[in-house]
Amino acid sequence: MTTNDTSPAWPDQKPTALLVLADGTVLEGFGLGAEGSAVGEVCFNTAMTGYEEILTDPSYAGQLITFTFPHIGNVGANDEDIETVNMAATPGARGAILRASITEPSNYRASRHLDAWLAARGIIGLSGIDTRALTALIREKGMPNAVIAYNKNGVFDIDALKKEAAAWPGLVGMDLVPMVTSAQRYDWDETVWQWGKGFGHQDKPEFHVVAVDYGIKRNILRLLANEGCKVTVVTAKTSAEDILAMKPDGIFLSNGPGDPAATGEYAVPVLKKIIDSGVPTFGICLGHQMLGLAVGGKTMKMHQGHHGANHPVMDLTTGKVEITSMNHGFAVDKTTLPDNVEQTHYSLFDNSNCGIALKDKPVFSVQYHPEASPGPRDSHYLFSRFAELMREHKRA
Ligand SMILES: NC(=O)CC[C@H](N)C(=O)O
Repeated sequence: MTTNDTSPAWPDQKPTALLVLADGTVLEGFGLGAEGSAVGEVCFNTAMTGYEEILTDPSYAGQLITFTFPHIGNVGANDEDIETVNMAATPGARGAILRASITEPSNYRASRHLDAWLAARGIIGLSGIDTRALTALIREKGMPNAVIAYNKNGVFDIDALKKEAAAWPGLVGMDLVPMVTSAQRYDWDETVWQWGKGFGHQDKPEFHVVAVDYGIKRNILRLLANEGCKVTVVTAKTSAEDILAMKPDGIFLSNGPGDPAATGEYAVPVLKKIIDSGVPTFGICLGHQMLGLAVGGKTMKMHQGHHGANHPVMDLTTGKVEITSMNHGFAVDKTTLPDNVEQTHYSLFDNSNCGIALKDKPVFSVQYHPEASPGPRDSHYLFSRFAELMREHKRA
């Protein structure tokens, strides 16, 4: 295998890694990163940049990511683009499935080869896969459960791997938030990265926001800090009473992994009280889905999900289209939303729900990732909308 090889496994090269699908299909390639095996749901991500942010987004816990962009790893990895806050927890994705093997990193910010970076984070990589065929399969049949396995000597018990893939129960009904939420409360004041300056700090906060951590990303916290927030991040199972006792100007509900309906079992009763309190509240992705459940709506599993950085969304409040970053395999079923909730955003790819707002409370949420990281910045305005709601609420 040469470093710029873009072909799937050659017949004369022994595969050192496998992807074994629950239906028994075995895809062979070359191992990268950590040796071992991991089980999860295979999804495809179409973003052309930002593999490090994608791989460290805690919302991907329980998933193996196929990158449709063929050259992953070319710009190496660094310590600044990690999105996971809780480093002690199992990081986001469990596996990375690539077309080409990784070239030597070529970027001034690179501090590590992606191969070594994956190994250090315990993520199993597999290159040499026909990712177009795998993506076509996902589009046709939906996201399969699978085991990714890497052994330097190419020794595998394929029957055992097939059994493990088939036995994994899948993401439906799975609450993965306890795996990724922070172990304790902490404060955040770091602002976004700027060219030549790095990260900054919010020294004169206008608002105090309590963020419920279901698997939060760093760039969400940074954008909140940029809007004038001092953020207190609390663990996923914090009670409404404890949150409201902090007298926050606003409450933020984060993204996160797994099935919203499963997490909703403990989150929904908390969110109902938060909604009733009248404190301005903003939710992203899993936070959006749980808000949907808390107002009486339902969530459903999607066929292939939305994972990428080019998803067009209509903002019905302005009539503008924004290009968004997305990562979700579940969605709020808009037909189940009650009359006091309006749909504010929808996907121009498949009309699925992408945003809601309560008509009688300062509460809103979006299904996509306005913080990007990676992706376009079209949706940063939502953080300003949240700040404006808090400003109005404070004035009143
Ligand atoms: N990014 C997220 O918060 C993902 C939410 C949820 N786990 C889903 O897959 O739909």
